[in-house]
Amino acid sequence: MTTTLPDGIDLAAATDHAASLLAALGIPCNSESTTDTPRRMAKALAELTSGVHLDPARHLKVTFPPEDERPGLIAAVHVPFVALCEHHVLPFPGRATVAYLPKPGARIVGLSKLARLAQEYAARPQVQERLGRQVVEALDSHLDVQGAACLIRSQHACMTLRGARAHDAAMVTTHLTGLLDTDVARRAEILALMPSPS
Ligand SMILES: Nc1nc2c(ncn2[C@@H]2O[C@H](COP(=O)(O)OP(=O)(O)OP(=O)(O)O)[C@@H](O)[C@H]2O)c(=O)[nH]1
Ligand SMILES: [Zn+2]
Repeated sequence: MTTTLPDGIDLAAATDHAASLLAALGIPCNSESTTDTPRRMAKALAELTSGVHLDPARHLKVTFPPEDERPGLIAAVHVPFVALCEHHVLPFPGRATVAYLPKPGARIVGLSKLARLAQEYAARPQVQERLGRQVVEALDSHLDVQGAACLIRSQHACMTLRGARAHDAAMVTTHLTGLLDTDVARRAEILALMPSPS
């Protein structure tokens, strides 16, 4: 399957560097099935970091009038994402809850945009804390909200598959703003939506 890579990516140079990295690690790439491995590796990394070249908040530009004057909490729960840990360049796949509480009468966005927002911020070299913060900052600054939230549960390969080898350990982070942070009932409502272990 062909993948369109963003402008500004030099796949040929990335392929050469991937070949050098594998060679320096003593990993041969001279069999029929591995000769193309450096190019595949470069392409896969480019795909997993494609969000570097995008502005995820653009997904919040198309808005609709609400059905109800006070729609209450709107949330996309269990949104799957894959990010690359910026320390080790290893994946941390996970699930996110992306939510906002519109002001009365405020315009809202399509549900899929909440998923796209999180997935595109994830498609960068990341740390989980920054990912959650970027999502809530985008919601806060582009929508008319009383509060925003991003709850993330993720398993970091750098901690589960190597290093500490804490196999089933997960990282859980919460980013809450406005009433979702300060109002006791709203806070309980949103925290109940933390993604559960898959
Ligand atoms: N807070 C936070 N830490 C992360 C995240 N991703 C990776 N890390 C941690 O970043 C740290 C990097 O620490 P270093 O000591 O430089 O790396 P290291 O020698 O490979 O450490 P070990 O993983 O303990 O073997 C590790 O503790 C990782 O678990 C993240 O999203 N958030
Ligand atoms: Zn890491």
